[in-house]
Amino acid sequence: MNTATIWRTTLAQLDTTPIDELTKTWLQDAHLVELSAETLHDIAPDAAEQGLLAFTLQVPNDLAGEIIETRWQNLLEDVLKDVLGQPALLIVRPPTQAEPVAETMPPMHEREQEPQQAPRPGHQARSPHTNHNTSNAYYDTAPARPPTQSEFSYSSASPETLEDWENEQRANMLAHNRLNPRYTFDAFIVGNSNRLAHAASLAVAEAPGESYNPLFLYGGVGLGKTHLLHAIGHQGVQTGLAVLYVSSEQFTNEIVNAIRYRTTEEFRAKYRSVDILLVDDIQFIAGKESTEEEFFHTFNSLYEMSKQIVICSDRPPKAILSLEERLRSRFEWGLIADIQPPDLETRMAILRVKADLLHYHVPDEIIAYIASRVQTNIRELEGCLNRLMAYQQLHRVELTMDVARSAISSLGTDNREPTLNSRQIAQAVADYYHISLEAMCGKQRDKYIVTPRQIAMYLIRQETSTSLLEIGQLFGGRDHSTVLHSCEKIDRTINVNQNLRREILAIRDQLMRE
Ligand SMILES: Nc1ncnc2c1ncn2[C@@H]1O[C@H](COP(=O)(O)OP(=O)(O)OP(=O)(O)O)[C@@H](O)[C@H]1O
Repeated sequence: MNTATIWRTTLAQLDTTPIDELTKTWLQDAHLVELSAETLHDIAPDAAEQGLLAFTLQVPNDLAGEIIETRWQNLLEDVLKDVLGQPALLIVRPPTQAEPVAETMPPMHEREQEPQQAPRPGHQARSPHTNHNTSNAYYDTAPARPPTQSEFSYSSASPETLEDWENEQRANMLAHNRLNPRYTFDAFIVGNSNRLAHAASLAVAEAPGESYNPLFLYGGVGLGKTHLLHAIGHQGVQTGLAVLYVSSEQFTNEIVNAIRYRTTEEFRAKYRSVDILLVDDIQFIAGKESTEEEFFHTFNSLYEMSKQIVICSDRPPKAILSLEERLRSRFEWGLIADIQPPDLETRMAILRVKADLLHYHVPDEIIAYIASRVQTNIRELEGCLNRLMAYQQLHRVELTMDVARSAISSLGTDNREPTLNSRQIAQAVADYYHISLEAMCGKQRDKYIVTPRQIAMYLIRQETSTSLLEIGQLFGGRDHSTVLHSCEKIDRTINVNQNLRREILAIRDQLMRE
């Protein structure tokens, strides 16, 4: 493998690591250069015995060098080790440091007595395998080379100090908080079934950390828990607070990665710097020891700083079996509010709002008809409306009660046996786009495969109760955040792209006929 391939493979593996986006961009622009055997021997005389491979990583600017060296070097060496199958030593080299000139220098062990230049502030010398202290002094003596074009373009867009970078991380967290723009308080219909949960969420959004902490919301599938969580988040963002929305699956993955790549410091720093932490589906952390442990400490730190924590679950804390007692009792410290299935009136109000948002005129009697057929799950209620719209548009008929009846009865309702499964949907999408199911569920990243794959994920999410994790598994072991991203992307795109909307309607229609 040449160094370009090694680096490309390494970058591909970084997708699942906790490295922040800006650093990833720097790494995309970095170049890996293998160190000559002589140079390596000078730096680490026993390298050959250890089977150590060594590289310099030329990074685009000094701050990138500082951050990558102090925060991510261990992780990069670990990933390189995975890629190469043998231990790797990485020397991070910003533009102000030049190529190693070991051949012209005395061996390291002879130079150890020489006075070394003081390291730059924040430049902690470290080394899992050898003495990096020496390597820094080593480069600092060498002349600087002029920056390349990409370094020039980077320096204007990049933060200049570590503090700038940390502020940027916080700003990034605000910008990429994954809040669904449709899930606001304004779009949430209040009825008897969710009044307490709504009021508590509003109170928390208006005075985070002050009224109910933690706020624990629970209720059945598709009843609006996530919607309320996001609504709190939106309000926090509007007042300039750092909001982090995370599913417990995502939290678990992050902690697993942090342990694996020895980046628990970064993990903690991230979670402890938020003003509002929103955690969805907490029931999934039960029984996962390290995750529970880390969540316990995160919880305590935020709580002590009076930062707001909001947690959702499909059941109350007491019913989450195998949850550690100390967590359960903490979840009960604040307010626990349940959400019940909506009554007929609320279901009708929800349908009316959703139809208006779609600019779809639905007569009241049809709204009442759908609301009476779908009684528990609001996601299903929305699905029914969407499918009715698809049916009507595809058949090009006027929306009458008879049409609604035949559309809904051909779809079935809450009481039916589930007729569609993930595989059927995936197959229908693959057939529609004339690609193979294997390719769509595989690793290929060509656009003609990626878009159908995202559509399939979106439809499975809409039409079945398959979890993000399960959908990810169906599509080649992708993680839940990739699935979520895909669903959100399609959700956004169909609002602006008529063609895509039509294609999805056609696939739905095909599925209904099956
Ligand atoms: N009261 C409501 N008003 C308007 N829309 C609602 C309401 N409750 C739920 N919805 C809508 O129903 C859909 C499902 O809601 P949401 O995803 O919040 O449910 P959930 O309780 O988190 O479900 P799950 O347990 O499956 O994650 C969303 O599109 C949401 O906007």
